[in-house]
Amino acid sequence: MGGDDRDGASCAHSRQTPPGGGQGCPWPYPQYTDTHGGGTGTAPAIPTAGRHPWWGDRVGPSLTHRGQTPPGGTQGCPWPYPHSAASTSVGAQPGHPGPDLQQGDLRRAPPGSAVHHPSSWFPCRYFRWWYKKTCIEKKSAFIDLMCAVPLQQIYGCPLGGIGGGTITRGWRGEFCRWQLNPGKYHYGTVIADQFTVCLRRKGQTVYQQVLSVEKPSTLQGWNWGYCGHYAFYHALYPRAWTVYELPGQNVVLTCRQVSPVIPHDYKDSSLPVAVFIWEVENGNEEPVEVSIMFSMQNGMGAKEDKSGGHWNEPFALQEGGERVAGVLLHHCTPTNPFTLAVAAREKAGTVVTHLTAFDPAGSGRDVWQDLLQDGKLESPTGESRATAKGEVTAAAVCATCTVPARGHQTLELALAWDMPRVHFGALGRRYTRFFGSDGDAAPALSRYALAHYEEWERKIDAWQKPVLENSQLPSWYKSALFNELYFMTDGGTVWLELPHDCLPQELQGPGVASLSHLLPVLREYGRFAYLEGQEYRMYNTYDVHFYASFALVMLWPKLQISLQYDIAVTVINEDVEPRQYLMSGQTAQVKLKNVVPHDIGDPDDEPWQHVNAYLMHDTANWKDLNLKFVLQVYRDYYLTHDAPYLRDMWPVCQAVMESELRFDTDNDGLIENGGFADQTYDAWVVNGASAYCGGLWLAAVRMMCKMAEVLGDEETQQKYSGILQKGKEAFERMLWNGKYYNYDSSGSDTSSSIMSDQCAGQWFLGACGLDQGELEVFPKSHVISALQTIFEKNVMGFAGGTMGAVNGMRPDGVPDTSSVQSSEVWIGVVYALAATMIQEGMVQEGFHTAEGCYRTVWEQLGMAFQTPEAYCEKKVYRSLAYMRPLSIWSMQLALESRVGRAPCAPPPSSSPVPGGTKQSIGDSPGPVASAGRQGPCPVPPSL
Ligand SMILES: C[C@H](CCC(=O)O)[C@H]1CC[C@H]2[C@@H]3[C@H](O)C[C@@H]4C[C@H](O[C@@H]5O[C@H](CO)[C@@H](O)[C@H](O)[C@H]5O)CC[C@]4(C)[C@H]3CC[C@]12C
Repeated sequence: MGGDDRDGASCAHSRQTPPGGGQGCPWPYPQYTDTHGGGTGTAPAIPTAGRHPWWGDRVGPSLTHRGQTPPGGTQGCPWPYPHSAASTSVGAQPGHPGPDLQQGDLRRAPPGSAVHHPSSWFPCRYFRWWYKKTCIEKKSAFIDLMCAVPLQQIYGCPLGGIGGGTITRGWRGEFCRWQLNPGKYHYGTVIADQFTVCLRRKGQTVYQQVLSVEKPSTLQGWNWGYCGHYAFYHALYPRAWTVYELPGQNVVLTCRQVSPVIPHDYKDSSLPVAVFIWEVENGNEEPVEVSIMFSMQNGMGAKEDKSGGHWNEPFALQEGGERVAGVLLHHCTPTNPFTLAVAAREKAGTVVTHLTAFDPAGSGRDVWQDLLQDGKLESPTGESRATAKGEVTAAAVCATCTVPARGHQTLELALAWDMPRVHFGALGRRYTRFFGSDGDAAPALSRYALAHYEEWERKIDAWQKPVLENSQLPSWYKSALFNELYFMTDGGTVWLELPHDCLPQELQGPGVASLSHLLPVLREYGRFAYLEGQEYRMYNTYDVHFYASFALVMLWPKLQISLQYDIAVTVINEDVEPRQYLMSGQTAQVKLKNVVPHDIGDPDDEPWQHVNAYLMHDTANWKDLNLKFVLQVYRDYYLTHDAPYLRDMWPVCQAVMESELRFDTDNDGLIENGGFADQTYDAWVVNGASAYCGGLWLAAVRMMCKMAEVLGDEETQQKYSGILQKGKEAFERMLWNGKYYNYDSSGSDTSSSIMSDQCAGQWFLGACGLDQGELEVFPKSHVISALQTIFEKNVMGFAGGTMGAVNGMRPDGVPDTSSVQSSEVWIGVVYALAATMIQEGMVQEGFHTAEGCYRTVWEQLGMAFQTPEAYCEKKVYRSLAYMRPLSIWSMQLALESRVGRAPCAPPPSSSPVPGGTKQSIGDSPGPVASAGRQGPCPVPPSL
């Protein structure tokens, strides 16, 4: 496998080659159906070069289409042009009718779902619950099956750091997905949020254009309808580039959008800011004066924008030799008020002007004329009046400079938002630790961002470069690896600061004293939560986080440790409130002691206080959650070497394993599933011993032995060694069929299905170096044979081998349709499977498997920056913008470990050393340096 693209339509391109190579529609949105951002009410108008009505250019020469010449693709182009960005022409046209996709798959009755099946009452129970929640309590449902988020194939890189809220821009530049209120999304393009360019020569305005292809019904005095074929978008999270040629002007603009998302950085990564660096290249023999105007509505386009009382004011801030100026937009809602700051850096040769307020619902003529007149804005002093009810307001900031003949200049603008407190808990956001929580931080945030973005970019470069420059890695993988990270910020993410005076009992609840480092960790690194998915509004859904956690532990390990402490607290606590579960109809308490919860709560409620927002099943009886805690504890320790963490987690691991032992009903050392969907595949019934949960169990037991050994707890080590021996034998006897592990041992019609996730336990063992020699839990030959079978059947035998691995396949090569989920492909599971293949030396197969998912989601379905949980072979997908695909980082870990493994000594043995001393807990348990983490990226062998 080489680093080249498989086809011309993929994402890699040289500086000189435009993405898509100029033929038809550039990658990656060739098949979209609805390209409109929503909120403006008009159909998308995507101009093509040939028929684009150039009504906008009042003063410039007529349009000459220069085809697909690389925008700004000149030598010496000052901005980094990523080789593996997700890229597209802003004017991309549908190549053919887009996929007629539908959300969910709920119309199909699962075979065998007889009237007597308890879950056949699910729709009634769900509807009753939904009605009460939404119509009586007037709240929103944590999963709204009545009202799915409509698919819009418009998204690009989100703005903002981790946990301070995000604003997603579309690939055509629109500001269109808003998550300022933590965990709650508002989808809608705000039409006033634009960049506008004004060019002046010899004191005359020669060109003024909104850099948007829209033609909205508001702000009609503005010059809309920029021809999208002159712009190219590239995204390589946390940065994105748009290159605009200005037709007839011989001027090229590149807007580089940078958000502070920096591995191992726990300060700047928390900032709710983004910087827009405008590189201007003047190809003319005479100087040109260039202005970039950044206009922004006060609000996010939601109904609150009209609630009245919002106001704007100009500001300037000078500090440390840096001066920034702009406008603050105070959004004064009763809950979660915030201030937006639109700002620009003032430096020698750059003039910053502003307009404090204008009506974004009007024609906008005044603003337009103001800029047109002299390329600057009027800059009135004083604050605006507060808006009346029903009124909206907006502001604009303009940066102007002169670019010499054949020269280059840079204009730097920023957007910051300051919502220090959130609607749950009494906690402030993480960034308030550095910028205060009085709600007046927006100027300082803007200044800081404009003063530090160069340093951020250096760090982002240093982190990404080893992967990007590894010629053995395919381009799609580079794009997938970094771009899937969008979910780290845009997963409804919240990162909170603990009050200084927080007492242990406030966090731990009654009777907990064992977590000695809980407070220090949470005080130092804060509290982190992200949603299961933008449509599945539960924080830190733990069975899914198991997959995604690789990204967190590799890039922000302290956040993973903090999250684990929060889970540990909930394990020890209980919530005795009874409630009815929607699938079974049975009533049980919300949270049992000594079990891992499904999630940490709903952002619309009191997360951390009220856990288990999920009320589909009583997850106290799920088989995977407890095991996933133990597996993550050791994996985290192996990767971070955090000994106090291991010590603190050890009693919690013991408690959850004790709980889990009740599921070994026949005392054969192996747990049994309960005949309902009692694990992450929550609509796929499993009965008796199973490959998935049984495999996770054995891996967790193995890790218990290892941890006991490291901690010198001989009694526990012996106990779990005994269980492991018995359990291994039972697992092989009950599930191994000579080629792979059967789905379950129930003997049902689908017991012999081939589950793509059957090696999940091995995946974690391999990631922690516990899969070798005498440490081996699953016989190597069996693991290889199972992976080969999955590759042959679930990958190559499904959709021609081009869509990843179907969750369940019958041995005769037909997908298992016994449940809705068995016939789905889960992208996050596929990346995990690919990582397992890589760990086992099946590198080609692993990359082929993962590539199918990437290309399906990012290229075929146009679901960039909203990777769903699942899709089916034809036309159906489920749960947009989902947590699990972050598991792609386990592929990276697998690659790094493969390289590390050969030359490196195996992790230090923890067997008693001569003289009787055990390995110290502080000893190095695993590899430290890695590209995903800190060191240089090693070249994976034999790709
Ligand atoms: C009740 C239906 C029929 C079941 C039967 O007769 O056996 C259920 C069939 C399909 C179900 C829905 C579907 O599976 C998607 C949703 C899953 C969601 O749970 C989260 O999703 C993850 C899996 O994708 C899981 O790992 C995570 O832990 C969960 O939080 C719950 C709602 C679903 C809409 C689900 C609802 C029941 C079915 C309609």
